[in-house]
Amino acid sequence: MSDAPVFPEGFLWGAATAAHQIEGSPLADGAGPSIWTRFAHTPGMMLNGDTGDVACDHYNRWKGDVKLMRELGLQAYRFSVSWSRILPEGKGRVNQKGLDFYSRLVDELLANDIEPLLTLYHWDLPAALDDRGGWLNPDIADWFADYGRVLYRALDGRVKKWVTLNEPWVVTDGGYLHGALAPGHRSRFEAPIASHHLMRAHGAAVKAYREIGKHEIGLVVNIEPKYPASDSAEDAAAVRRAHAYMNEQYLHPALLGHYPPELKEIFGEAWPEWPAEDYELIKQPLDFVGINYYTRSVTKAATSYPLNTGVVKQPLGTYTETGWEVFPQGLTDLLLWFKQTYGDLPVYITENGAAFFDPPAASVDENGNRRVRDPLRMDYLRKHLGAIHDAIRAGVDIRGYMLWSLLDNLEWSLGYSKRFGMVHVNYVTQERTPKDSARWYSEVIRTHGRKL
Ligand SMILES: N#[N+]C[C@@H]1[C@@H](O)[C@H](O)[C@@H](O)[C@@H]2O[C@H]12
Repeated sequence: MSDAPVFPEGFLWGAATAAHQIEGSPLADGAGPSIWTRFAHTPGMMLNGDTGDVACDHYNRWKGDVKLMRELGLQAYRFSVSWSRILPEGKGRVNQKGLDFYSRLVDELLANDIEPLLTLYHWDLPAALDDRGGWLNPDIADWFADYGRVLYRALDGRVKKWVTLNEPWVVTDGGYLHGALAPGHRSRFEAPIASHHLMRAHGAAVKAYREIGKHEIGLVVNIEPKYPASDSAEDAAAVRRAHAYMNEQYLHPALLGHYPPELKEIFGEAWPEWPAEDYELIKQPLDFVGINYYTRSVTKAATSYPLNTGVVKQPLGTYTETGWEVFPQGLTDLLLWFKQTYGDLPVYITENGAAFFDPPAASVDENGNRRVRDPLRMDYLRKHLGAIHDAIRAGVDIRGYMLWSLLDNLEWSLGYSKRFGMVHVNYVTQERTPKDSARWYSEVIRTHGRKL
């Protein structure tokens, strides 16, 4: 019997992107600014002063990009909608041209047998709502649900897999606690409030979907296994704090209806007591959870704000351009933890990938086609698909894999310095060149994972 991996029938092979990272033209056709439009034009916030003003120019090149997805054999495409293209003021008036862009994109995907997975929120909050407090204003749950309703009514049926939020942990840790991401706040009092309001908004959007939609909706989280640096009690406690803060802070309320107790320990006086009805709103039944996996953390007790933990670099480890250790076993461990903790809810790997230095697309192959050799990325992807297969064999209900990312793109405040794409983008000419990893992934899809 072949020992080639066997992925479940119907396992969905795709790739992922996000609006602000690839579209460009942030203010075209009546769109309103987002917090990332503002953040990128605030001096000093973005590496090299990069902005999302052009990005991959996907707003104009979307048809060619769908053609490229078809050529690569993608079965699904996870993308996000820019809230302020749809509602330029964040609420109220609908910008039909913005809605038309996404409607055309969805139709083109379907015409090419590619299933759309739509993320409502991938970090680009309308600036007009930030002016009203943004994720610090409790009213945002209603604003977000109303935004979802506009899209549900316009696209549900053509879109059958919806995601409310992408990585709420990054939104709050980066945007409200440490300030490295938009809107650039640095407050241990704001972070828990933003977190909670994100989850209330998630619950309200799911509830709204159940009134309008007829298909599936879920939540996407970035989670990362924490391993103790030693067998000391201090490191074990540090792991407990880090795990609760990153891995349980959103999944617990969404799936279990309460926060892990460590959060009050971590935030102390800055941790509010929330009313019981909030937890009822947040804990709406989901059809799936999306897990974004990149790396692990070997964790120790340390003096840090606010976790008092530190990450121990592994001397024999392999690291990506973003300084993340390549550790595929962590994905298997994490998926087994998810099943053990939350049960048999279906899971999609909604992001997995790596930034490595890719040589410029200067070389050509024997047929004269431009070629980008990216062996490290291929090795990363192959090993992580193997780790997913191990989890599937151990009984985890994994329904699909969305490679991050389809295209090299704007890596938020790191600008264009990190390339995650399986397709190289020349940001001057906007030429797309499938890397070796894209060619390899096409074969993986064609053989349904048997040829890893
Ligand atoms: N960094 N990094 C790559 C990738 C980022 O580009 C995505 O927007 C996020 O959803 C998630 O953080 C992962």
